Amino acid sequence: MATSCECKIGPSILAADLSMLGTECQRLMECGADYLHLDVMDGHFVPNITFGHPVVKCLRPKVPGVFFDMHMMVAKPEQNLIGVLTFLTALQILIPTPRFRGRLDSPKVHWSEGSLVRKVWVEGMTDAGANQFTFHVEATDDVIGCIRKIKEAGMKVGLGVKPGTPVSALVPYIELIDMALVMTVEPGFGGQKFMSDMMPKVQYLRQRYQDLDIEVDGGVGPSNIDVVAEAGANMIVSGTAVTGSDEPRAVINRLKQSVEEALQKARLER
Ligand SMILES: O=C(CO)[C@H](O)[C@H](O)COP(=O)(O)O
Repeated sequence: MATSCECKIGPSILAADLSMLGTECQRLMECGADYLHLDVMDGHFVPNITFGHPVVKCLRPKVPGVFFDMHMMVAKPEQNLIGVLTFLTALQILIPTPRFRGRLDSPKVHWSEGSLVRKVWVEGMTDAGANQFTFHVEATDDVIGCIRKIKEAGMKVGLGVKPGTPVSALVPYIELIDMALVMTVEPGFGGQKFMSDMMPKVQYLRQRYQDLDIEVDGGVGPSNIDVVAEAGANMIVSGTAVTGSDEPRAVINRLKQSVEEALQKARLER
């Protein structure tokens, strides 16, 4: 399981007090987090809803410089309506009726440098200050188009698989992405039980892609971090175990220690 990757602990804010998201994120960073894993759910790809780019935009100045890994649990992450709106813009120029203007002035539509842009997932997140856009291979028929769009927007690309999806679904895209995400719960909710039978997916990836960032997400905490680390994951998402603890710093340290030891062992074996 040789690798030159670095250990990074990214608490999920899903189980935090979302009414105080800024303060919670600051607290997690002060406790030793390396990045923040922000769970975006749309009620379609998963049966739950959290928040979108307007919240991320407000959060950005509260934790400047912190790496935001946006876990986009959304259907059609590549979706935007710019093409449709360009057409509407042309029509609006031709037919500037008050009714038409009313539609174009709806809060869902933003005027930008004279052209209409409806900010949907990728554009919205990059504008909000996100650093990485992690989406699911199951969520789109156009994985490559989505990867291209994320890169053009200036963000890193993460690509994930749900528990029921074979890890081979990631293989055609590995050279195009920055991080592979292996879910160890069914996405949608925090506080679920860790699925240890997902570890062969992590081992498979690490054996073949030594320098790939591999993130594991779902039910991870001190009780199972050793198997996650030994399998070869170097980016660890942990929600309930960190935010629900009276000692979040100690939990983060414990996760870090396990992953760093496994990485060190792997480097010596290299
Ligand atoms: O993506 C997620 C759920 O879909 C969360 O990031 C994940 O579940 C982390 O929370 P916990 O550690 O409590 O399981």
